[in-house]
Amino acid sequence: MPIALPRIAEEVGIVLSGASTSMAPIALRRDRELRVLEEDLVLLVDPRLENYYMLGVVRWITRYEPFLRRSIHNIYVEHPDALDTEVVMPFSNAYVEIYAGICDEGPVCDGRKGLVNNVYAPTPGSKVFKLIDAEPITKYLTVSKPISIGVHKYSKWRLPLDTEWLNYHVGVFGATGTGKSRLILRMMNELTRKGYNLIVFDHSGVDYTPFATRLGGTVIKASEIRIEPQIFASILSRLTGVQGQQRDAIEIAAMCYTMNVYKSNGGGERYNSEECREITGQKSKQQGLSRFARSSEEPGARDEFLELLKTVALRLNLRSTSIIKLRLLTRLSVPEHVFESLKARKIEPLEVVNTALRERLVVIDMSDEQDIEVKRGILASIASAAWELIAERREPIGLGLVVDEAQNYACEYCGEAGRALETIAREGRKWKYFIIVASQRVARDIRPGVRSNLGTVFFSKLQATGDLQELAGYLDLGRVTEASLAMLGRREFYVAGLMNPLRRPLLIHVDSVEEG
Ligand SMILES: Nc1ncnc2c1ncn2[C@@H]1O[C@H](COP(=O)(O)OP(=O)(O)OP(=O)(O)O)[C@@H](O)[C@H]1O
Repeated sequence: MPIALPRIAEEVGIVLSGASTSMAPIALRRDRELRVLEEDLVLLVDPRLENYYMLGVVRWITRYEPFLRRSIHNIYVEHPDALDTEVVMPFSNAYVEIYAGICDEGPVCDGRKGLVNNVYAPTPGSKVFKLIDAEPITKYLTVSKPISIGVHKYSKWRLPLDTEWLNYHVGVFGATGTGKSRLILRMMNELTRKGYNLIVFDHSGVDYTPFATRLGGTVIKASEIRIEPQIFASILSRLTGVQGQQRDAIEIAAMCYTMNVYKSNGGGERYNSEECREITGQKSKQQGLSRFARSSEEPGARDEFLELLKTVALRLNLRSTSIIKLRLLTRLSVPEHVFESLKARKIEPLEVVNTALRERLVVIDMSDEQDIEVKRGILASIASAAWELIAERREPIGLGLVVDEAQNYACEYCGEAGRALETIAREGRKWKYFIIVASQRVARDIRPGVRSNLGTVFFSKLQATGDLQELAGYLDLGRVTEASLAMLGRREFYVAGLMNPLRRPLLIHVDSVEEG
């Protein structure tokens, strides 16, 4: 049955000469030209293609006038009041970027129905209809487990997003205040309702934690989560910046120290290590290491570590002056609380993952964690615990890590966290293990291994020039330009990539997500 055009659209113009399968120049009707805006959704109806429509988006509206030409000076420039408005004959042309063909059981589609790649260039003279209510288009789409987070800005079409493609990861980019966090909150709500499990890393504790209860989520304080010993070791070597044997000493001491602290505060056998006993000696086992379990009121966790470091460094035959330097460096570059806080960490990363799988949503409040390296360590520990679970189960887990302020975690120099996110971005899809990252900038904030693996991107006004070109390197951004972005307001995002069934950027207005 043909689309009931008069009910859902209004005729606004015709296709001009020079149209191709992807782009059609159009002329707008004088009486409707002000009603047509860039980003409007339109249907092109070619009389030669029965029950076939071309769906597209209006771009580059240009106003013309035959007399007031750009290259010719005229007297009205000096005397604009003398210009008789009756004499002026403005008209408007535009382009329609054709996104898809809509088959409605017509002969050109062999009776099939649905959205197809458009292979026809519209015949000049074809009518152009602006969609006022694009909802009927939905029935031509094939979308599995659809979610929706907003409507097309002008036609109010509730664009269904295909969650099957979530496993190819999502990026949300926009300058500060554009509404990235609210967009993600809206998506979180939809995804958890569709059965996906999410762990959200709330960098500042204000963007997601206040909404967690409403979304049926559990909040866990980052300061209670254990950092994997090997990740803690990497944190210390990054903080001290040492290399070679000195780095070995720091890392061995850090791993053994962490394991002993965890063993004494309920971690159990998992943190028993023959190797640590060997390198630190029997004496340390009996006297030294047991001291690391002292209650958190007692000061001196760093001193305990420094003592252990000395023992390890001696075993590695470091010179006494090198050992002094190493200890001094550690004292000066690693704050006391980094060691002290280990004692309060009683929640295993695996427990966090299991809670998310059981309860759908866990928000990790990172605000009480002072050190960025430690925050990164927590993310990396949780990311690796999920891999452990995958290795054990050998089946998809349907888990997403949501990382806002991703410049702190997914950047080139973000250490273990950056590497962990990149591994998920590269290899997570077959295990339904995905990431949703948000940041103000693309190229500077997100390492290439992560950003080039984002299957779907929401983007608004961008902070850095060049980021649009960067995105265009991985995604089909059609003819969206920096000028298109400049017109966007708060809550307005283009959605491009795999989750968008049109696979071409469409401008959506994100649903309202209010506090309280
Ligand atoms: N979908 C929405 N519903 C209701 N209010 C919104 C929505 N999106 C944005 N806002 C308003 O805009 C403000 C900024 O939104 P948000 O914090 O999501 O922006 P952001 O892009 O994450 O900013 P930043 O990068 O600074 O964290 C919100 O405090 C809220 O008032």
